[in-house]
This record gives sequence, structure tokens and C-alpha cells, in this order.
Amino acid sequence: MNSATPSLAHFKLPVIENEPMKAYAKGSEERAKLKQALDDMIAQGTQEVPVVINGERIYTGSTEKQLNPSNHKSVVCNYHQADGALTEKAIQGAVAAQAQWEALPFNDRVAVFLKAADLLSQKYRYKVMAATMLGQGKNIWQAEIDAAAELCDFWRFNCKYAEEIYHQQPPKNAPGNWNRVEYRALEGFILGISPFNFTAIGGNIPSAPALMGNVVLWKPSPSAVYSNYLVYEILVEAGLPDGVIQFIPGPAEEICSVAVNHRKFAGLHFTGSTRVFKKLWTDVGANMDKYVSYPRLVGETGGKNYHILHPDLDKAGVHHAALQTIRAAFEFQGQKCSACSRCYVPKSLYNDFKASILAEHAKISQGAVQEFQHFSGPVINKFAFDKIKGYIDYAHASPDCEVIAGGKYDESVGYFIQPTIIHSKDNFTKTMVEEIFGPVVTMVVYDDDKFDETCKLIGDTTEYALTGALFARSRESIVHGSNLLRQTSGNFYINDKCTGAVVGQQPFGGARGSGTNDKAGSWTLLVRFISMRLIKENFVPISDYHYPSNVV
Ligand SMILES: NC(=O)c1ccc[n+]([C@@H]2O[C@H](COP(=O)([O-])OP(=O)(O)OC[C@H]3O[C@@H](n4cnc5c(N)ncnc54)[C@H](O)[C@@H]3O)[C@@H](O)[C@H]2O)c1
Ligand SMILES: N[C@@H](CCC=O)C(=O)O
Repeated sequence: MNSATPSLAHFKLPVIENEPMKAYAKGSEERAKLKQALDDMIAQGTQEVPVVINGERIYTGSTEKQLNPSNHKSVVCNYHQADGALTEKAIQGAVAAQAQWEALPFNDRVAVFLKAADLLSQKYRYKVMAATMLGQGKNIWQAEIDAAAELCDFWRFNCKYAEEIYHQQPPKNAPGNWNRVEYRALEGFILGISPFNFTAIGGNIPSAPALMGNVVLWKPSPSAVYSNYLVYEILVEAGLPDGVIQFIPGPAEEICSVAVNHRKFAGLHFTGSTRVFKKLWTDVGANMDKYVSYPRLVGETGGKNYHILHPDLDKAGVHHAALQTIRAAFEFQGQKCSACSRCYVPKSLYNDFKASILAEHAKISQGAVQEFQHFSGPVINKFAFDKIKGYIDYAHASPDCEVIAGGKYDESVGYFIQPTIIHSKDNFTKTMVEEIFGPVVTMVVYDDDKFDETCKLIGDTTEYALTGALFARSRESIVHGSNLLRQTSGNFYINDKCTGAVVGQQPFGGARGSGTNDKAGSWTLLVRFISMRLIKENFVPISDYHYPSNVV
């Protein structure tokens, strides 16, 4: 008999609010505590990160290193890798754990994630931020909005959304009947694959399906293993039962091949590049005859996000757009799927916009993240450095492009690439079309009387449709532009930068090449990981099978 808490009440969640963000101003308590956490983490040296399956921490001896991108001679952790056999063991353990986890009353599952959020908010905030800064190259503010605030918000708001979903019941009952719906987990396991660039996404990838009663194999990014492992241990301390989430860093293709070929593969929760998601989709498609049910494939992928300025902007509006473009293009070195990497400027405003953005660009300081004054830090690794460098070298060599700011790079200590601004005469130059995922933004100029055509160009230029922003003054321009740009992004911003969605405020995601647009940070993501069962209970026995219409 299940030892779950008997259902003796309908519990109400605590009031769910966004995690307050701390400013880390000079002399503040939070800055001192974060500094201490950074110093401690630097002093502790390289950490060992295990595979965790069924609660067992497994040091396989097959290890890879996660480097500090600010100083790539420094090793943040050695992580032990799962292989195919351990992946199979993780699947068996997860599937064995599901029945008891799903049967746990909703409030007991919720309590794990609410407690994890409070543990992160208070006890572990600075440690997880320090791991995100040193391991992934985020400065203080980028670490705060991600590894502290957004992850707390994911954990808390998902509970609120899940409660709202559970309250969705059939509105009508015929006399003598009671119709009810239960929200089952999916049969089998979910494969969760997370990217390097947000610790919060790492935490949400396994947590969202698990909250709904699913069991998950979580493969973190090799460039975010340490912070993701700390997140995992917080979930364990919060009471997550063994086997519900299996933590399996390791060779992605080997792990995914075992998982995607397994009969009990019930779904994929992926965030990462479009290329990888499309490959996984085809791998699943090739195995459809093996599965118990149709797997749920949920993916948030690439972006080639834009800012467009309307000709009706005044000088102040142009300067505001320049400031917001600096933030959207260069925060976290442009390593956000939402980063602004293309900018459309009307001819009449170009000189003012160029003057503003160059003046602001000149103020950007770049360096190691533990030197708090820097707005810009390193890109994540050698692969990214070489890829982004290639786009900059292309621009330097292209007759259609002029590098008007930045354009230099240095990997002698960390993977540092200067925030770079390109002016292109070609609307379809490579840096206007392809995702760069680095601190590079390309601007093109359009004729003032070609706003409508430019809006169409925005949609026709890339495969992506993740985020975009329109800067305009009049309501008429805002309405007109919003309508023309409807299909160009899943997150559309008006007079604001195209990055920075907050859980509970701006559900996040895009369609086309940017993903399935299931919207992380909203209820629509959670419903992808449930399978409803309708229950109709009849209270009144019948005495005859005939219907009145049969009586003649
Ligand atoms: N839309 C969003 O919400 C969102 C959020 C973050 C990142 N992203 C996208 O992710 C990319 C950057 O993150 P990244 O560099 O970690 O992406 P990535 O695709 O290189 O890696 C993402 C995850 O996939 C794994 N992976 C890599 N190759 C794989 C394979 N062949 N099979 C299975 N798994 C594989 C990686 O190990 C990692 O865990 C960018 O394209 C960015 O736009 C999108
Ligand atoms: N949700 C984040 C982007 C996540 C992807 O990298 C934003 O809105 O800036």
C-alpha cells in the first residue's frame, strides 16, 4: 500500500511571487557575501562531479574537464561521465521510481520544489552564482537574474501553474454522473538535455516534467556541469526521492542513443541549438515503432533576434534604442538565445543611432568576471571562440561589411572577444542570417519609406523566430509594426530590449527554427508532460437498455 499522505484536504499553495533581485551595489551585504563565495570557490580548486543514479554517486573514472572561461588554465571541475551501460541503469532506476513518485500527493511533490527554491534563495544563492560566474563566464548581474532569480521563479511558478492545471475539470455533469480528469505523468522516462548558458534552464529542464509526476534522465551541458550539479544536490536536499531525476553528464551522442532507442522513452525536454534538436527529432522518428506511446518532443532552440527602429522615433527614442541594443547584444557576451544580433535602422536616424551606440560601446569594460566592474566577460569555450572569431574575420574581409566597433579577440588567458558592431550594405550577409551566439551585432540601414518592406525582410531573412523588438513613438506605428511582425518572434518587445524574459511575466519561446514554442515559464510547457485521463462515474443504475425512442 502506498505510504503517501492521505488526501484529507485540498491544500493551497503559498502566494507565489517573483524572487526579489539583489543589486550587489558597492558596499552591499550581498556583494560581500558573493565575493566570499567566489574567493572560497577559487580557493577550493578543482571539484569532482559524479554521475548520480538512484541516489548513488558514481565516480566512473572516465572524466572530462569544465574550464573557467575567464582563465582557461583553471579547471572548475572534473566531471565523471556516464556511458551507455550507466544510461541503461539510469533508465531502469527511473522507471522503477515513477509509480511511487507519481502517486505522491500533488502537495508533497510541490513541497520539494518550493523547498528547493527557498534553499537556493537563501542557503545556496551565492555558491550557485559563483559556480555560474566562474564556470560559465557570467558577471554578477547575469548570474543573479539567472542562477538565483530565474531558477527560484521556475521552481515556484511551475507549482502555481501545475495547481491551476489540476483545477481544470469538466464544467458539466449530467444528472447522476460525475466527470473528473486526472493528469497522469507520461508512461516511461523523459530525457532532459540542457544548454550551457542558463543555470536556470538547466534546473528547469528536469524539474518541469518531474513536478508533473514524470521521471527524468538529465544530461547537463559539458560547459555547465558544476553549477548544474549544485542545482541537482539542492533538489536532493529538498527531498527529491532517489531515481526521480538521474544526473548523467557524459558523451551526448552515446547517452542519447541509448535513451532514444529505448521502448520507455516518453519524451524529450531539450534546450539548445536548432541543429541538435532537429537531429534528435529525426532519431526519434526513426524509432517510432519501438515506443509505448508517441513521445512528447519539447525544444527551445536557436535565435537570430532583431531590433528595428521606426522612422518616427525622436532623438531621445533613438538614444534609448541604442542603450537597449548594447544590453541586448552584449550582455553575457551575446550568449543568449534571445540576444539582439541584427538591427534595422532608418536612414534618417542612422547618424544619430550610430553616434549613440558607438559612444556607449566605448564605455564597455571587458575582463574576468570576478573583477566586478566588467560589463563584458569571456565566451564559453574554445569552440565558441573560434566560431565567433570566424564571423568577425568574415566581416573584416567582406566588401559589404564594415566593422565599426570592436572586432578584436584574445584567447591567451580567457576566451575574450570584443563586443563587435558591424555595418552591412547587404541585408543577407552571413552575420545577418546565421546565429553567431556571441558579442556581435550587425546593422543595416533602410529607406524611411520602406518600413513595411523591412518588416517582411525581417521574417524572410532567417529560419528563426525567437525574439524581436520594435522601437517606435506613435501608437499607430506600434500597432502597424506589431501586426506586420507577428510571425517573426515568439517574444515581441515594444520599446524594450529583446532579452530578459522573467518567469511569471513573459513566457519564453519561439517557433519556426527557434523551437516548439511551448513557452518555458508558463503552464503550456507543463501540459506537454501530462496525459489526461477522463473518469466518468455513474451513480444511478439503469433498469432497461432501451431508449424512449425505441418505444413505439
Ligand atoms: N530558445 C531557448 O530558450 C534557448 C535557451 C538557451 C539556449 N538556446 C540555444 O542553445 C544554443 C547554445 O547552447 P549550447 O551551446 O549548449 O547548445 P548545444 O546544442 O551545443 O548543446 C545543448 C545540449 O545538447 C547536447 N548535445 C550536443 N550535441 C548533441 C547530440 N548530437 N545529441 C544529443 N545532445 C547533444 C549538449 O551536450 C548540451 O547538453 C544556441 O543555439 C541557443 O540559441 C536556446
Ligand atoms: N529567457 C532568456 C533567454 C534564454 C536563452 O538563452 C531571455 O529572455 O533573455
